[in-house]
Amino acid sequence: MSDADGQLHSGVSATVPVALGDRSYDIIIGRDIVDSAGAEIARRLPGARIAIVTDATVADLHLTTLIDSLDAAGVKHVQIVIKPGEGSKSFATLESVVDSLLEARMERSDAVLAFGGGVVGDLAGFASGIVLRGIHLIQIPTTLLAQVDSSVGGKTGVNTARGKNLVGVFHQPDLVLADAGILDSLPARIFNAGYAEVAKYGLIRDADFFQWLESNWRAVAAGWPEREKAIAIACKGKADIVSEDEREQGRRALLNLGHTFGHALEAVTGYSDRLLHGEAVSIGVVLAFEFSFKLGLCPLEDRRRVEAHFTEVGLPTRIRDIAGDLPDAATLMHHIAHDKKVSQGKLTFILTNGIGDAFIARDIPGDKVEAFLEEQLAK
Ligand SMILES: NC(=O)c1ccc[n+]([C@@H]2O[C@H](COP(=O)([O-])OP(=O)(O)OC[C@H]3O[C@@H](n4cnc5c(N)ncnc54)[C@H](O)[C@@H]3O)[C@@H](O)[C@H]2O)c1
Ligand SMILES: O=C(O)C(=O)C[C@@H](O)[C@H](O)[C@H](O)COP(=O)(O)O
Ligand SMILES: [Zn+2]
Repeated sequence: MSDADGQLHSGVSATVPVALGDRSYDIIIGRDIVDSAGAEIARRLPGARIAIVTDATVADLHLTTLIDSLDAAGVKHVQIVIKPGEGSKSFATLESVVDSLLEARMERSDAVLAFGGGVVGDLAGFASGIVLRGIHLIQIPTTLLAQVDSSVGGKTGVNTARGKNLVGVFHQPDLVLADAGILDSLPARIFNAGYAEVAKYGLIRDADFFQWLESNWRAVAAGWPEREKAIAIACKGKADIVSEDEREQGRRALLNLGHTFGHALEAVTGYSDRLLHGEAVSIGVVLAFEFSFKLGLCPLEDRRRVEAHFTEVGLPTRIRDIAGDLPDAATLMHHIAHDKKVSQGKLTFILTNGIGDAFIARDIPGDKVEAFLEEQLAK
């Protein structure tokens, strides 16, 4: 990171700014970033106490490194450890985290440090946005998904029985530290789930990036320098969109490519290990390409390329890839009707004219979507 002269240490490979006026912040990407996080935090938030929120798996693997770094920099801290998994993105865990923050007597000048995947980031981010009506937030994402997506942009929240992320606040972090090396301890399934969100940026508006991923995904997975490059490109893609449309009044909805179908699939599989968010996105993206193809919008060749790439990487691409029974199309439609992009009762979908050319389609007829889902469920 930076020393007193503002010189970057060798572990940093890229700094991506998120331009949001007085709420602007940096995403610092590199290696061994957790080891020097304490000094960076002390420099940016002098005197702040830190409440680390993490899950039990990340705590076992990496918490000592973070704590050593905070101690070395003289940063005072407490820790709150939650149960791993999507089930923790709940009102019950939120209440317990908020209570722990109050018990620790956190002040407005203090910070929550979300140290984990997207579950920890969304939950701890929400808690930091509502405790004392908002305290500082630092994101140290430890999954690929969290490094390229959930730690950036300020969407926080929890799931409810009625739908995914239906309760939350926009609350931007002060700093994001993405340590590419920490991803080495991820099981392949979880790494891959995050990869779907990486590829999403190429599919939305950067065909060259998708093409680069088709040739370089193995190096990204192996942890070669291509990994930092992919993280930086994805973060830059998200930062640009968030800077333009922080609260999803328009263009930010593009980041929801694959999510309208994906969130419904997560709901009907009970927000569980049966289907990880990134896996739901992978299937949802392929469905969005298929649906766009059927509407005469997207060339067959592009639809095939997307499915072939996700399959090669090891991601599920079809509804039939989900283990166990699924409900009918009408039940999936019921969840789709709760999507946050529904406006005046009309469905909004992110469709595509091809790789790198996604667009927001308003007023998609529900019966067309339901017929499409019936066909997909029958396959
Ligand atoms: N806020 C946003 O903009 C946004 C964007 C995308 C996704 N999300 C949300 O993110 C969540 C999914 O995040 P996720 O895929 O990171 O899941 P996750 O947070 O559940 O992490 C997946 C698993 O990996 C483990 N883990 C984390 N880091 C590890 C490491 N370095 N080594 C070994 N194990 C590690 C965790 O303990 C957990 O069991 C979903 O709830 C999704 O809705 C939010
Ligand atoms: O940051 C965004 O905007 C996104 O849509 C990113 C998505 O990958 C992410 O899953 C997000 O949490 C979905 O948001 P939601 O508003 O559809 O719940
Ligand atoms: Zn997502």
